[in-house]
Amino acid sequence: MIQIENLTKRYGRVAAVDGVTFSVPAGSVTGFLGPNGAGKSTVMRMLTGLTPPTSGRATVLGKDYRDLVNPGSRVGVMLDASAQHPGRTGREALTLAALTVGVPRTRVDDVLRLVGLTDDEAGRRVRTYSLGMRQRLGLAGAFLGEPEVLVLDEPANGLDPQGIHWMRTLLRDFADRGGAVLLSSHLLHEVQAVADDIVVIGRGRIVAQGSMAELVAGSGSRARSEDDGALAVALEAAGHTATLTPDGVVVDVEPADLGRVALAAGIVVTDLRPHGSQGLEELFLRLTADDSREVAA
Ligand SMILES: Nc1ncnc2c1ncn2[C@@H]1O[C@H](COP(=O)(O)OP(=O)(O)OP(=O)(O)O)[C@@H](O)[C@H]1O
Repeated sequence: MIQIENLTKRYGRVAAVDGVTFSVPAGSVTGFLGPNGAGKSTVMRMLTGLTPPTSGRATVLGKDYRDLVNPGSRVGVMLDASAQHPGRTGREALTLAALTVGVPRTRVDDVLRLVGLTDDEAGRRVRTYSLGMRQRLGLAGAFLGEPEVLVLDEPANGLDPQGIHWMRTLLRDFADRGGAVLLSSHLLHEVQAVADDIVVIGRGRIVAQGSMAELVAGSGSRARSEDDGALAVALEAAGHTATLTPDGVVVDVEPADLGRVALAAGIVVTDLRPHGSQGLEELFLRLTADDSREVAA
């Protein structure tokens, strides 16, 4: 659904984006991560035809974004939520967009409901909106044309915790129905919760890409149970190396395998989780350590 091939953007002598290649297939959410200034927005701007690449190509649904017929009905884009006209009401902004994209006006009410903006809020001028309300309006605009692809730059920025949870469900549901989502975010826990794949860039170059499961996978599990001693014995008897710790039994197999052994032994497990897995945050900090502004500090 999205193909980025050897994409490069130079500003003078600086390569803001340098030979970036990745794709986003149907039915998946790809988290696009990188420190400030890494080049995420520049890639998204090139993908949506707002900035011409110096070299390489970015296509959506097999075409350059600019060559799509009525792109608003196929690709939902939110790059800068503050880019709305401040003097218009939220409803006016969406109604104009509905006319441009060619969807019925009733769609405006549908998307307002979808993003949780009330009638009263929709009737207010955008200049009076909070950051989170602008973000919701931007998302409403992205969903307006019932697109197949979503390109969202920092969509969770400014959303309250309920809003973040809601957005995660919305994007997951969109992808599960066959859509493709490219999502940049600095909220790593959110990305970890929703993304199937991740692409990490630092100083314009890709430093890691792959499935979330592969990149943050763990090799073992930890469990607490009503009888940790008996659980350790059962795991050893099943041929695994189990260690009894104050935090439970640690073993070098996947949680599901540990659960099966406990089930077979009739031991009630009260807590079961991956052990030794690096979280996305740890991975991100390690991969982008050289690019971090905090290194000197
Ligand atoms: N129009 C421009 N002219 C010159 N340099 C630019 C321009 N647009 C972006 N850059 C530079 O390109 C680099 C990448 O910027 P970009 O906005 O893509 O980063 P980002 O990963 O989206 O960062 P953030 O997380 O802070 O949003 C930065 O060094 C930025 O200063």
